[in-house]
Amino acid sequence: MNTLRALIDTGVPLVAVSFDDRGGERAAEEARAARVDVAEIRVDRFGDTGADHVLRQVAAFRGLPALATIRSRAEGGFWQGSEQERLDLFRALTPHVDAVDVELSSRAVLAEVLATAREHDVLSVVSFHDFDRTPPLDDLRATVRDAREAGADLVKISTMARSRDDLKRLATVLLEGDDLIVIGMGEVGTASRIFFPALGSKITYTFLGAAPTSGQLDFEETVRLMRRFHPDFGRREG
Ligand SMILES: O=C1C[C@@](O)(C(=O)O)C[C@@H](O)[C@@H]1O
Repeated sequence: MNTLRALIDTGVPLVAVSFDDRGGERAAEEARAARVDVAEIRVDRFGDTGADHVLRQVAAFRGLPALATIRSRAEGGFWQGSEQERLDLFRALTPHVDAVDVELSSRAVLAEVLATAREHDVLSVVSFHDFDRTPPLDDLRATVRDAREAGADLVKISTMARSRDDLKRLATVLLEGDDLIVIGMGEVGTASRIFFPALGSKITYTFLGAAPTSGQLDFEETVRLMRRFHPDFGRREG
């Protein structure tokens, strides 16, 4: 059984930490010592995206559930190669991770990435990001529907929250569905990183050391607040 799927099925929200390839074995060791729930491997942030190098980095995180992300530039990532190269990398990586994250907008590769994930019992996260704004509710609903129709195990919505109304729209989509990860980015969105898990959002993203993306709290503070506000999370930690 896929480790990450089993963890998600417990219903307790998980804390993910994102990594590039700068820390190598040392970062992986730190992640294991800190007992992070999920290591998000941001392959698009790697200095070297050759398959051998990428697989070595993934192997360093053995023992931790790994989520591989190769974020497109269209959705705020740093991937420089072609879509065919991205697909080839997803195919090489998928057998070695617990989950993959691919954008709904990556239509040229989406179906193949999801088929490869299914073939290897790997969880699929189909994501949508908007770094400028939070779209209207009906657009968010359509995104969730389209991602489900594409075959997502989990649908992730991460948008810039600039007002209470933005947060309310994000909370509304979250309450309407299951198997969602919903994040409000930016200063106004920070509260969502702790409180949306209470409404069912499956994973919250954080960082160890490296600079955060918009509005993230660091790992230690996230864990402290998760223990404070999510009794199950605290109990699971022993
Ligand atoms: O999409 C997400 C969410 C995120 O952008 C955040 O704001 O927490 C961090 C990314 O690493 C991850 O892939």
